[in-house]
Amino acid sequence: MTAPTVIVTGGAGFIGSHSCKALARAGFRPVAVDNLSNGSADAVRWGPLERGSLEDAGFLDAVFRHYRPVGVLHFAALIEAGLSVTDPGRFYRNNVAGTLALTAAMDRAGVTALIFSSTAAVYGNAGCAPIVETQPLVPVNPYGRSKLMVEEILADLAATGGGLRFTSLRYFNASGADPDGELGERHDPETHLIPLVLQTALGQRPEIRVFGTDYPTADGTCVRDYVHVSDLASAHVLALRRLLDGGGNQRLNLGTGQGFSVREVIGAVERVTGLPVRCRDGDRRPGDPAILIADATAARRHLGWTPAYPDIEDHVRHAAAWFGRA
Ligand SMILES: NC(=O)c1ccc[n+]([C@@H]2O[C@H](COP(=O)([O-])OP(=O)(O)OC[C@H]3O[C@@H](n4cnc5c(N)ncnc54)[C@H](O)[C@@H]3O)[C@@H](O)[C@H]2O)c1
Ligand SMILES: O=c1ccn([C@@H]2O[C@H](COP(=O)(O)OP(=O)(O)O[C@H]3O[C@H](CO)[C@H](O)[C@H](O)[C@H]3O)[C@@H](O)[C@H]2O)c(=O)[nH]1
Repeated sequence: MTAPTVIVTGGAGFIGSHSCKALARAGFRPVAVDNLSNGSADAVRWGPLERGSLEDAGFLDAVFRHYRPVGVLHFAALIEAGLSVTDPGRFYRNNVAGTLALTAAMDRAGVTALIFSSTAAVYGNAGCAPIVETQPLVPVNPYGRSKLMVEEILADLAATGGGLRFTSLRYFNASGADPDGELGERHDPETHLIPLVLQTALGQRPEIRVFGTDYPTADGTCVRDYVHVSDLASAHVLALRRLLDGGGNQRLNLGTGQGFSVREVIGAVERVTGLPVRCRDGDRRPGDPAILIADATAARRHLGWTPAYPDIEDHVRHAAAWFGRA
């Protein structure tokens, strides 16, 4: 029997490439659809790469016609919150209009199962922790709003009864790297904390700036819930299987339920690498909530998902192995 094909938009990116590996291991054939605006062709190793943009309807139709997928994992998006403030039009075109083009192509091809990459950014400055899915959705930048808009659009499309079924997975802070060392994080420019701290420890950057030391947290720095990229990938396989088995529409948090401050992350990097990290205390970064920690009880219950790598030192170890070699 041939493996069922799954379209993975953004399959050349960080989380998408890890998810292609997880899909292949689970018996699916992943087809990465990526315009390589922020991805790497050599991260696509578990199936073909179809290079093109979501906005290109002819391209998408040809891909769906050729591969006849059973479902779609939709990672492709612009992801830098800061850039979304200075160029919101580009974010809405890419993330919202791009998704509408994708769902239209799915509709034309008769493909109904969609797993969407949402984010904790849909909660904005959440007043409490841990965050449950029913918390108010008040994103504070165009990036978060673009993701919330897509969540609402998917719910509206599904409500027509036209066939679309979706799971929106709200990831907290994706981190780590493939434990086998085959894949890792390669954003350019890199804005995420763990890779920046590691690159500092490894002498690839002069210092790490701590964005704010006066937050209402134990050590004054922001607290985040770091979820391992391979755990995100396995959640996607579980969510896809659930939809293919006839499961209903859902919006689920993905996080470990544990929070680590910026200083704790720096400490973990120093412990794991045995190298000192040069830090400089700086001002708050606009739009950063003090604390974001997930309540992922619903993902546990509905998907049977349990993070295999809850320990932040594993995230750092896997990412360090990747950056030591990348
Ligand atoms: N990294 C995180 O911490 C995090 C947290 C929450 C949510 N997310 C979401 O997860 C998804 C994946 O994030 P990532 O960190 O892997 O990002 P990434 O930039 O590594 O991957 C995104 C991929 O999508 C591609 N892409 C972008 N726009 C496209 C388009 N219009 N057509 C075709 N390809 C396009 C890029 O080339 C890139 O390879 C994104 O939707 C992001 O918003 C990420
Ligand atoms: O050089 C740096 C970089 C980051 N930070 C701090 O480290 C924490 C984590 O920052 P990241 O940039 O790594 O991640 P964010 O929490 O800003 O955002 C990530 O998680 C969000 C959801 O929680 C969104 O999905 C977003 O796309 C994704 O990048 C923040 O408090 C930030 O202020 C620093 O102190 N110095």
